[in-house]
Amino acid sequence: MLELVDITKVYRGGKRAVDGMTLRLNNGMLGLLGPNGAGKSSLMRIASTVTRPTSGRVLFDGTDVVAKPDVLRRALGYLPQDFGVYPHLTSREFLSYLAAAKGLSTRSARARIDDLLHLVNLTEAVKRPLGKYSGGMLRRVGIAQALLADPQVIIVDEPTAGLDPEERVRFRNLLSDLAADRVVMLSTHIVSDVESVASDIAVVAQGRLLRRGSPEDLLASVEGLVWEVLVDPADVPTLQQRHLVSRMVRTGSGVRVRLLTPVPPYATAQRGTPDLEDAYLAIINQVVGRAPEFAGLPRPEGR
Ligand SMILES: Nc1ncnc2c1ncn2[C@@H]1O[C@H](COP(=O)(O)OP(=O)(O)OP(=O)(O)O)[C@@H](O)[C@H]1O
Repeated sequence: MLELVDITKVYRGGKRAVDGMTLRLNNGMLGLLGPNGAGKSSLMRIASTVTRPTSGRVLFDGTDVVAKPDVLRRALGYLPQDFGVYPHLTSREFLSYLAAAKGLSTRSARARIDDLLHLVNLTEAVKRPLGKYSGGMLRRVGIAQALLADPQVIIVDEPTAGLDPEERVRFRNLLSDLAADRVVMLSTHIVSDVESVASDIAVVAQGRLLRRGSPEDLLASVEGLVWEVLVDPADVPTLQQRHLVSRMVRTGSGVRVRLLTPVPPYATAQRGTPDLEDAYLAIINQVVGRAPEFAGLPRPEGR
């Protein structure tokens, strides 16, 4: 089990990127969902022992890995957001180099690299230098390197950035398979990245954990709050000022606006069926209250 206990990270200059977050992870996938600047990368760097927290504890199977990072590093596959490669190496050369750095024997590394290149669908591109790979292909190399040592804990930071929709789906399915018997932590600001694969979602904003639960739990939190109204385009700015607008579609007869509000603004408003995007927006904008376990924490600024 990986435990992040009351983690705070204050950078030099005073930026409080993570503010007292506690997350306990067992096998399965946790989707860490939050807007840019929420502190996801900071938390993942701390969970990966790349950065030390200002305060708080990181425990892996009970061992304090801030004090003894190697205990986790041996079991960890980490894909950072800003993963870099050597452009002149081929994917096989690059992975061989990383395998050697991780202390894998040449023979076992060779077989493992072949399997991984197949798994991430790069077998046909192995002879090309990485400098000629697309963004999506490089992301897949990043995944392969994270899996080199058959890790028990996989931490991937915004892994679908730069992937096309088909690659996104393939990648989500791959992580979902891996999560069957491993701890997988995936960060993203894209709801659909976690919607279909994470049974456990932590919504974070401004360094704080706002809510954690299954997709069903998050959906239940906005039950009764989603309304749709058809309005004149001229009324849209007022609606946006008064309510949280989840989305808008221009139609021939006006603008269909989806709102997150306890009280519908017009008698003609119709109830909408909540989706996870609604729940996410309502939670980060605090239209819905925090779950009881998070009550008492200060509200994010701005609303
Ligand atoms: N090394 C650093 N020094 C100072 N401030 C930092 C540093 N790294 C991150 N920050 C700041 O901490 C806050 C949280 O950043 P972080 O990258 O952890 O968030 P994030 O949720 O991963 O967002 P993004 O997806 O944009 O990376 C931001 O305001 C960011 O500018």
